[in-house]
Amino acid sequence: MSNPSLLILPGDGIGPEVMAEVRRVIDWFGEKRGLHFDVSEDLVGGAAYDAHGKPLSDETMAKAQEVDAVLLGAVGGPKYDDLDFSLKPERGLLRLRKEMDLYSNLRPAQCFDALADFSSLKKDIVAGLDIMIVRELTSGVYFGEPRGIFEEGNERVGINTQRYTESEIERAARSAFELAMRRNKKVCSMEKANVMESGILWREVVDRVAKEYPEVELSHMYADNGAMQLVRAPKQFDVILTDNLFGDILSDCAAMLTGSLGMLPSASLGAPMANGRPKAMYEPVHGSAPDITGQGKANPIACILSFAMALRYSFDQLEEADRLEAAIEKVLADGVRTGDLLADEGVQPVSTTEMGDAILAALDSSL
Ligand SMILES: NC(=O)c1ccc[n+]([C@@H]2O[C@H](COP(=O)([O-])OP(=O)(O)OC[C@H]3O[C@@H](n4cnc5c(N)ncnc54)[C@H](O)[C@@H]3O)[C@@H](O)[C@H]2O)c1
Ligand SMILES: CC(C)[C@H](C(=O)O)[C@@H](O)C(=O)O
Ligand SMILES: [Mg+2]
Repeated sequence: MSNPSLLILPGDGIGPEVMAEVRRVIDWFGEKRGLHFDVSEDLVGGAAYDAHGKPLSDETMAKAQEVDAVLLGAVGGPKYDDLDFSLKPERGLLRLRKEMDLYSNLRPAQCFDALADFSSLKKDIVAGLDIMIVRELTSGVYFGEPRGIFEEGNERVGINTQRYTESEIERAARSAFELAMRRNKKVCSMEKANVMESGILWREVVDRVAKEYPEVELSHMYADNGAMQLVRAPKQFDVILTDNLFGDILSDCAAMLTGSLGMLPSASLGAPMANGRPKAMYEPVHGSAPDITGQGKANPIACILSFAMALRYSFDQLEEADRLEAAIEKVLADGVRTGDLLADEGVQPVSTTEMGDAILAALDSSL
C-alpha cells in the first residue's frame, strides 16, 4: 500500500519557520515509528504571488484536491497590503477552503496545565480547559453576494453579505453534534438572532438538527454575550458552534485562554473522500506574524498540534497523536518557553528551532 499523502504549504512570514519544525516531527514519525508520508511542498499566499502572480495556482489547487491532507502555515503580510483585493495572499487560503468545501473548522482551545498560570485569565478559570469551537468555514459573510465597493450617489459603499442556506447550517451543526457525542455532550450555538435574519434561520436549523441528538444538551447564545462568557467562565462550554466570522473572532479570543495564539491548532474538514476520511486541511489559527518574522521567535506548537490533528482525523493514528500531544505537554511542564509564553522577566526564551529540538527529545523519551 502506498504511504498517505501530505501537501505542505508553508506560506508567508512565520509560516515557513513553524513548518520547518513540523517537517522534523514528520520525519521523526517516519524514522522512529515507521509512519511514512509522501510529502510534497508548494506555494500559497504571498509566496505564490511572488513566484507566479497569483496567491494560489490552479496546479496547487488541483494537488490539494488529490492528497489525503493539506498542512498550511500562514499567509499574508504588509508586503502585500497594496495588492488588488483578488490577488491578496488571503484569497489563496479562502480559495482552498471554498474549493475543497471544508465547511467544518475545528478549533480546540485546551489549556495545558503548565500554562494555566500564564493565561490571560486566572488559573482556576482556565485550568483543565478543553473546549472545541466549530466554525462554519465556507459560507457566511466571507463569501456571500453581493459584495464589493460600489458608487452610490456621490459616495462609495462597501458591501458584504451574510448569507446562509439551510443545508450549509445543517452540515456545520451536524459536525458539532457529532463531536459533542464523543465529548461532554453539550453544544452552545452562537449567532445574533436578535438582529440578523440569518441568525434566526441558524437557530431554527440548529434546533432541528438537535432533535437527532437527544443526548446532547443544546443552548443558544448571542455571540456578543458568548464572547463575554468565553472570557468570564470558559469551562461552561464543551462544543461551541458558530458561523464563519464570529468563529474567526471567538477563536482568537479563545486562544488567549490557552496562553498564546501560538498554541491554537485547527482542522478544516469536508465531506468524506473515497477512503472514508474527510477532505482536510490543517492549519494553526495564527497568521504570518510580521512583527516577529525572521527572528526565530515564533512558537511552532500551534502548527505541530495541527499535525497532531491530522494524525487523528486524517490518518487514524490516535495513539501517535496522543504521543505528540503528550510530548508537547512534557516540554511545557519542563518549563521550555518561546517568547510568547514568557511572563517572567529574566527567564530566557527558546527559539523556534530550540522548541522543535525539545519536542523531538520528548518524543524520543516517549519510546
Ligand atoms: N491562517 C492564516 O494564514 C492567517 C490567520 C490570521 C491572520 N493571517 C494574516 O496574517 C497577517 C498578520 O495578521 P495579524 O498580525 O493580525 O495576526 P497574527 O496572528 O499574524 O499575529 C497576531 C499577534 O500574535 C503573535 N503571534 C501569532 N502567531 C504566533 C506564534 N506562532 N508565535 C508567537 N507569536 C505569534 C504575532 O507576533 C502578533 O503579535 C495578515 O496578513 C493576516 O491576514 C493569516
Ligand atoms: C487569513 C484569514 C483569511 C483567516 C480568516 O479570516 O479566516 C484567518 O484569520 C483565520 O483565522 O484563519
Ligand atoms: Mg483569524
